[in-house]
Amino acid sequence: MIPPGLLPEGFRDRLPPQADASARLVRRVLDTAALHGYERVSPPLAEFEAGLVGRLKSAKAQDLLRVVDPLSQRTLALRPDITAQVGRIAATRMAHHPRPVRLSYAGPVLKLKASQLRPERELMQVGAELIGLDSVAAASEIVMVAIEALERAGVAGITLDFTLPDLVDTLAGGPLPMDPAQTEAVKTLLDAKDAGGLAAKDALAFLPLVEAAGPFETALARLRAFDMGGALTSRLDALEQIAAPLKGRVTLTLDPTERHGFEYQSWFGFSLFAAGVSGEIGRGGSYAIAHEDGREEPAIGFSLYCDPLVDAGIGARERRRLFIPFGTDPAISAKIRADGWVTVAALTASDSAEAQICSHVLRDGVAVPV
Ligand SMILES: N[C@@H](Cc1c[nH]c[nH+]1)C(=O)O
Repeated sequence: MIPPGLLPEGFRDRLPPQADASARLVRRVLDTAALHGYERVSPPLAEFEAGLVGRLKSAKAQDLLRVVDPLSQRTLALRPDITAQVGRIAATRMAHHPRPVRLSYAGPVLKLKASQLRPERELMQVGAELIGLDSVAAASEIVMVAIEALERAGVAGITLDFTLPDLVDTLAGGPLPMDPAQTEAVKTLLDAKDAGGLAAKDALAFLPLVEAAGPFETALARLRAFDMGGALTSRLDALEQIAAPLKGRVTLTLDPTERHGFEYQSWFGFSLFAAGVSGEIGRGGSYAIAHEDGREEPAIGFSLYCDPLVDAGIGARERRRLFIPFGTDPAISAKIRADGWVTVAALTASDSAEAQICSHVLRDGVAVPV
């Protein structure tokens, strides 16, 4: 028998004050995106599996949590990522909308498996997508909105790690030709930063990519030196332009072969980290949305994950609660709430400020610290 109160592995309750902290973080991110013209969409928690897979070009069939819907007799999947749903909306109901379209979203997403770094399978995701463009200007805006949103949410010590998700494919299709099987093998070895493996696979030409990872300026210089045929020049120029306005504001790094978590992103990708917070707090990049007629539309966006931030104590607010003694005239507490106080009314004579975790008590019409 399952013990009462036990939740499935990877699921948890958020209690006060963390549930509020999470909501506050979501609100700040959405408000920041709104200031830049991003309007909210709210897709459902589950949809037809086929609709979730394959909307984003080159997205692999993800590990999805599935249920069979007794009504439609079809397999539904619980969304692992809202970006694909925003892509569906942009390609269908908002297909006629002039481009670029700016959309924001927030809600829980579910993963089939937890990662080693994050044991949770349900995460609060909040983000923004710009559909119709994946230019340097679009990338700069998306990166800026993500950073501004984190700053407004109270996140300090931000690190932005750039990556080039389709780097190996670009090189394999140009200066370092390889067949598809070897390309996949090299990607896996690069993911593991396995120099010995690269040597064994006769792919030592890719080793400089592993060594290039590090602080942005040095990494970029190393990549420019590596870029013999000029196959990467436009991408490296683009990274430099996107990074320029961020210097001094956030720590910039570049890991050209980082592909973990970048299943569908194309030429541009980035991960976000914050001082004192374990693991990634967000990710973003460029991608293509598949339309019904086979057309592919460029897009770019970011998603932030609130849970690691909440766990690190970000978004928490000082608990200021005013205890209203039993029998106080409700008009008095109404007035004091209008002044911005949180009031907690005693409903029995035996209730106390301590029991209600109040920071203040109302005495003779004034708030007195307990
Ligand atoms: N949704 C992606 C990040 C992303 C948003 N837009 C483009 N990429 C993720 O959570 O990994």
